[in-house]
Amino acid sequence: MRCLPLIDGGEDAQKENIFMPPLIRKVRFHFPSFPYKKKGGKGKRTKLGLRDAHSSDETRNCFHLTPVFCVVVVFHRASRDNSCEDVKAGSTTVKCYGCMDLAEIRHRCSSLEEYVAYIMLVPTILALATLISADELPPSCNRPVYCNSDLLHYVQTSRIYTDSKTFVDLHLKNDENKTLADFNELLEKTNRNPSKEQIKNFVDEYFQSGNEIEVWKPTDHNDNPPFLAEIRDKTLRKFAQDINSIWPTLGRKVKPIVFEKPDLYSFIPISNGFIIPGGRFTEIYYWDAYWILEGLLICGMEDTARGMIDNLIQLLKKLGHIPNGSRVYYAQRSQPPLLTAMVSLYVQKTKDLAFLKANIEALEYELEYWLETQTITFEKDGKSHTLLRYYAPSTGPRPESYYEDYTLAQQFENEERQKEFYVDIKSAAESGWDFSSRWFIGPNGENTGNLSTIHTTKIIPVDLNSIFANALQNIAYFQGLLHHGRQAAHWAYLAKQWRTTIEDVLWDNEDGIWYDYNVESGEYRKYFYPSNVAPLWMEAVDRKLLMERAPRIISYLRDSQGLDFPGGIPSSLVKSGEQWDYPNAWPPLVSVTVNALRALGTREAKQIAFDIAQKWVRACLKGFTDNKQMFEKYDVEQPGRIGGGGEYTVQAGFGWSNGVVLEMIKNYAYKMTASDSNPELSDESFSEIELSVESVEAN
Ligand SMILES: OC[C@H]1O[C@H](O[C@H]2O[C@H](CO)[C@@H](O)[C@H](O)[C@H]2O)[C@H](O)[C@@H](O)[C@@H]1O
Repeated sequence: MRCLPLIDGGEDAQKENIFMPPLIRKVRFHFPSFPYKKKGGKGKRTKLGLRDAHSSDETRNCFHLTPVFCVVVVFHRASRDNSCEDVKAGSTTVKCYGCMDLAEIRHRCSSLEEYVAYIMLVPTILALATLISADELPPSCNRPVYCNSDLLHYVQTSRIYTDSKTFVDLHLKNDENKTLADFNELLEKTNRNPSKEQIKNFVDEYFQSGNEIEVWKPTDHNDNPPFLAEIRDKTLRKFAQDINSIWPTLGRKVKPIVFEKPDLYSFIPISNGFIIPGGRFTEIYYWDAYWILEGLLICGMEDTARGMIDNLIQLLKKLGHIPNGSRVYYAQRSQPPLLTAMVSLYVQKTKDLAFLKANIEALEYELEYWLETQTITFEKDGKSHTLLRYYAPSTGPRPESYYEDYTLAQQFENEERQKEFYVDIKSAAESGWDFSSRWFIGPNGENTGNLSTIHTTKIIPVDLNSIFANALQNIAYFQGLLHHGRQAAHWAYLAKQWRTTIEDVLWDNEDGIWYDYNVESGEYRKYFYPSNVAPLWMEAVDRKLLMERAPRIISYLRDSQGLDFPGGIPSSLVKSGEQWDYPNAWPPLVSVTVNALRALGTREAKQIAFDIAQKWVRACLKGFTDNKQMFEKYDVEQPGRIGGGGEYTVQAGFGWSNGVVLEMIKNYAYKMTASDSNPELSDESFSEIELSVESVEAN
């Protein structure tokens, strides 16, 4: 359920506004330094140790409102992962209309009686809410077997599986309550000390693997998509064709049994076929979907692309936000909010305005979610600013990496610090960069620590805010396309505000680049990360500024040493052993760098972009030739060598790797080659295309 943000005019205006149709009622966000000091609650100032910053929970406009609204908010938080299912009140089931605010509920209720019946639930909610101590965070999901139980703890710490994700991907053979009760019996019988073998026997008896998804061949897959004909270099044409042929091996569909008995599964059912990343990642992943979608659209798989977006929107409607992936244990965190960017890619390619019209409210809804839950307001240069950060508050270790998080947390002296660590770990997972020195803050602010110094929630990330600025701008544009002038103006205003704040807070005029910002120390994080150029990639910078800044940005990149490696662009220059650090190069980050430079648009920037792209495609081709597989990450030190580090073994497949290679081959179809001495270059039929494209680029 979504709280109603404050509208100018205070509480009375707020009440009147309840009955406005949702498309007319539009959130007008204020970014005040609201002096609300709530005792306890997630993100409270003392807990995070922030001096001048306060979290969106404190600034959240709902707290200006009547207690009823506050209760609604608390209820929303307490059941964030399951708030959209129908609510049972005694013997009556009251329809909950997919995490909506009161205005939307009123709008959808068929009668005033139905609305009143719904609202009558509030006292029950109030009672529930008071039971939830302000200091308590929700569990990772509301399914104890998967997120919060002795069973989970004992199984995961017994290490009966080497990969912690294996257990939480199993499905139950029996009802969850019976499973938990029977496990408690085992605990009692064994004096709470069951042997590894007893635990293994229990899991074998009560759980099963598989049976939730099946291989799905996308109906729009074409072995020979037209774009292949544009590729000048024969080896690259063959490479692109091979990659296109991987899509069907990564296609999956949820089996009907999961829809019938969702309580037995950790998989959250989605109705369309989808492309998985690959390997151990057999779900749909939020940010992976962006680069997968790019690849699908290049291969002409528009129906599959639309199905992927629709699946994400189904998850959004079910949970109130898009989870990290389609598993219950990912429910309390999201990933970089690229949904509107995906819709933009899809609509540009297909001109499918009907799809846009049908989903525009959902897109707005997602942005409101981020605004309501992830903003942080802080002072910089005597001015108050509000931006987004990654923030995934819930209790305990990540269920899919329970052993890893739990073991690390034991080093902390007290429970408070452990709780904080778990939130920072999950917030890093929300960023997609799990894990990286990007989130480490050592005693002197440095990024050279390890996971025990992770403080994700204190860092304002350049990429997140650029993605968000772009999303705001996209929605404004979409609303314009749909002739909703008022909404378009509203989102355009916010977009402008976001871009200005990115300028004020994240642009470092001294170094001529954007940096993440540490809100606690009030300092830039002056380290090389490909995310530093994300404002260019996401077109979150005014064109005029770009031209002015281009030479400095290029100098920064050249001097950074980030461009100096034969196998791609490293995630960082810090060798931390974590997978989003040196020497790993991740396809999405290489794509961000290339597209940032393309957007910068000078001849020099475009040349560097091409060089990086060609180097990358050649590296992936080498890896593919050697291993007959594509991998999630590679090693910058040696082209095509598979990446490593982190907490699980490198995975093959691989959704975004395929998407990024296709994007690059397609963008440079006329001039990229598989090697410097490529005889295919003499292919006469392409000389005309090359000349015309080059002259367009030069201008
Ligand atoms: O199981 C550990 C972590 O695995 C995922 O993260 C990695 O794979 C994802 C899928 O390709 C990708 O989106 C993410 O950027 C990778 O770091 C998962 O997303 C994490 O939440 C999880 O803890």
